[in-house]
Amino acid sequence: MARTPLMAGNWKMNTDLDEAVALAKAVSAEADKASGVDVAVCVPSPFLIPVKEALAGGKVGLGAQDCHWEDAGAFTGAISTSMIKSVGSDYVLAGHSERRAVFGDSDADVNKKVLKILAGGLKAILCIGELKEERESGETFNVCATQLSEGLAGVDAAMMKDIVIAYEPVWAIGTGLTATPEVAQETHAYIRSWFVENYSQEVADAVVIQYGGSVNDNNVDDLMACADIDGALVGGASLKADSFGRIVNYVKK
Ligand SMILES: O=C[C@H](O)COP(=O)(O)O
Repeated sequence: MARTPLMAGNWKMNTDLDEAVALAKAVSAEADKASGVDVAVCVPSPFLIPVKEALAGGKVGLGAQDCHWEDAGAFTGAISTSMIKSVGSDYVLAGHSERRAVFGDSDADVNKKVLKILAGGLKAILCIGELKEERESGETFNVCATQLSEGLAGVDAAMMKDIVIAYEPVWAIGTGLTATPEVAQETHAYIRSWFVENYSQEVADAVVIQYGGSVNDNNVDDLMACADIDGALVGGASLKADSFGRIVNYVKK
């Protein structure tokens, strides 16, 4: 089944207002040159509205980097899915490894966020991936299976159309240590097989599974040549319009 790849930039806690608007405009221009690929940027919360305005008329989707699972209330610093939706966003990241490691997001927390994102009419990009020591001890598939089963609890097959999976080996994030295409493909194939077992062949064939971890303009073509890699979640290289533009306009092999 043909899946449309998703190239998503995760700007993390970077850019100021002027930089965010300029980068969004540049990404939009790059995306206009691309075909057969979806593009999105997940931006710092204060810049959701100006970036939305900068993207107007183009085809780049807008995403937030996190959300709370409650609608409203005494949760200082948090933002709700209704807020995110109300400013015209399409996506929300859930379970990014930095949220898990720095802010203590558990799989149960991630699951509550995923369910809230879907209930709010948004698409969830569920991030999963193993630590270096977990890979070294042969736990990669088990870690991914646990993060999938717990993160997707209560998500039925019909809801899967609004889920994107981002496989990001934690040891490859921001380190320059990209997984080789072979290593990435092996885990992506495992993840797709997990969906066959736990959902259906139809769901497995349709689900977009991005790779993330030091994706750049030099390695994107080889990664995208892998059968089960359906795009990328890009950190550092998404902050440079020329690099992210090259990623969006990857060369199909
Ligand atoms: O969300 C993006 C990932 O954390 C990858 O970041 P990176 O491309 O800087 O390694």
